[in-house]
Amino acid sequence: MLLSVGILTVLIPRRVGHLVDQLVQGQLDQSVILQELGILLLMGIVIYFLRVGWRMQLFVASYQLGVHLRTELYKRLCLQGPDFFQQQRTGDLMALGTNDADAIELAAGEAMLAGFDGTMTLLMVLGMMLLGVDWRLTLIALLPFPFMAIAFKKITQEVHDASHQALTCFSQLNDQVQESIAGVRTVRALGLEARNATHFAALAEQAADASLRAQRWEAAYEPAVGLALTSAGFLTLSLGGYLVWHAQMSIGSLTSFTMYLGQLIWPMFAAGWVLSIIERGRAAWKRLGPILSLPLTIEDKGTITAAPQGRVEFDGVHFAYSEQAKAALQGVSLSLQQGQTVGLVGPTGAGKSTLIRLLLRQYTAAQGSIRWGQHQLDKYKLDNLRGHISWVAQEPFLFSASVSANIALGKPDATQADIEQAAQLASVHEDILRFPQGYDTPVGERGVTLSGGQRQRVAIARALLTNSPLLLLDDALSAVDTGTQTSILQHLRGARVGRSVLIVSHRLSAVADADHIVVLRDGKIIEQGSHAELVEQNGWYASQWRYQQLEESLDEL
Ligand SMILES: Nc1ncnc2c1ncn2[C@@H]1O[C@H](COP(=O)(O)OP(=O)(O)OP(=O)(O)O)[C@@H](O)[C@H]1O
Repeated sequence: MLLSVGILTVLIPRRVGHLVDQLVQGQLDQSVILQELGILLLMGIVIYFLRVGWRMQLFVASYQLGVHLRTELYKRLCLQGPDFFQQQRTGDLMALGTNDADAIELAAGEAMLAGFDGTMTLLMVLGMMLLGVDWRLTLIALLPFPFMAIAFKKITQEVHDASHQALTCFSQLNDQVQESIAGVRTVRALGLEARNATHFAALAEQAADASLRAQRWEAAYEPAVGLALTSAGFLTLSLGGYLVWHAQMSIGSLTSFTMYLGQLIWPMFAAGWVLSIIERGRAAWKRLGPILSLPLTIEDKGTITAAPQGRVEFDGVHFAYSEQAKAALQGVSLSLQQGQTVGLVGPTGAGKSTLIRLLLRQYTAAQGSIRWGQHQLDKYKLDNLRGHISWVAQEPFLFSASVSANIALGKPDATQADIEQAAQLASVHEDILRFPQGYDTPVGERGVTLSGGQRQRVAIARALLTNSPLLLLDDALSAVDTGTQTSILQHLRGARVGRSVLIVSHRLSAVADADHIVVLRDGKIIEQGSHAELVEQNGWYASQWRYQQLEESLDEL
């Protein structure tokens, strides 16, 4: 289609030139003129339809590219581990999927379209001018264009830099909005609205300045093209007039030539526009490309798809979050027999959550091994491993859906009876029945309409519903009162058939009934044994136990 458009476009001036020459020589009668005009009109109509058809094809492809890029980015983000998200900002990642992907899509659609069209027209028109009309006139007419090319080079570089800056500023703006909205309660509580608004205004100003700078440079394309074309027109008419005057060229040829020069207007203007869109696209790709090719923080090289079962064993595990950071775990060895409940306690920052993160393979231990049954953790396929662990985080995340949907997240085919049974085990059933729409009540974004304790219990119900062989509770009962905690733990004991449970808790009463208790401090195990043994040892556990018992009895007064 592109080729046909190009050929038809350059044929028109040539036909018109012949027509003019025959007219000047008085060789045409009215019927031939009408026939020629009909042919020209037909050529124009064919060009129109070919252009439309070609546009449609290219736009479909560019939209497909946009979908592909967004999907790839989304998939990549889903596979990356916490390390990745610690280094990236949410607003920035969101901007990549919206603004940057749009810029690339535009470069692949509009810019490709106009770029191919313009280049093809330019080459064909130049070929016709050189070979079909007059090479001397062509060379003279082309004299201003090298200057235009030099101007284009400078403008293009500036547009690229300004576009990159504009995209980065937009990302920062996005990030500020995202963070302010997520933390709106804190912002309000601390009376930071005015300060945040000023900061936002400054960022918005910066983004506008960068966009404006890109626009200003883009605007410079037009005068450069205009100047080159006007100069070319002046040179053509001067030399062409001279040649016609000296009978070295026909009026028809000069007419064709000036029509060809007119046909250069579109490719020249398109060049400026295309270059600016391509530079925006390139700047966006420079930001998005590296994120798509960044290696996954956790490689999924495991092949075992059979359900993991048996004892979970940590052996001499060392781990630090970074080379500079102090080790969060130092030579930790512990084992969790199948069906056993192990309590993990210790002061804040001792490494309890880190141990759970290693078990979930969010991070990999630097030294030592972690096995589940016969195999090291990394031998299991990642989704198989995680699919067999139920984890309730310190701060559970609820999605903006109904209570039912949140509980059934890990088991979408669960029946209402299953959901309610899990909610009863998590001691949240009664609370849910009091909600305006019961189990169908929407919980709001991140579960904002629920209390901290209700959120935790919904998350526990979600974990219990999947019936995984390993349950990890990472301080998951911290926001419920001691009475509710006791009843949840009792339900857990009743419902536990062959399921291993690891309970991390600051409240020692949550682990007092565990089969084994491990005390971590500064990444090392300092005490372990049953509750009675630890109380007997009179170490950290015993003193904490006495302190918490005293606190509870004071609370009851
Ligand atoms: N993502 C992280 N990046 C860097 N350091 C971290 C990260 N998460 C935790 N740490 C550090 O690792 C150490 C152990 O943290 P961890 O969260 O495992 O402690 P914890 O025993 O679970 O504490 P808490 O009882 O307060 O939840 C701490 O010194 C903490 O500052």
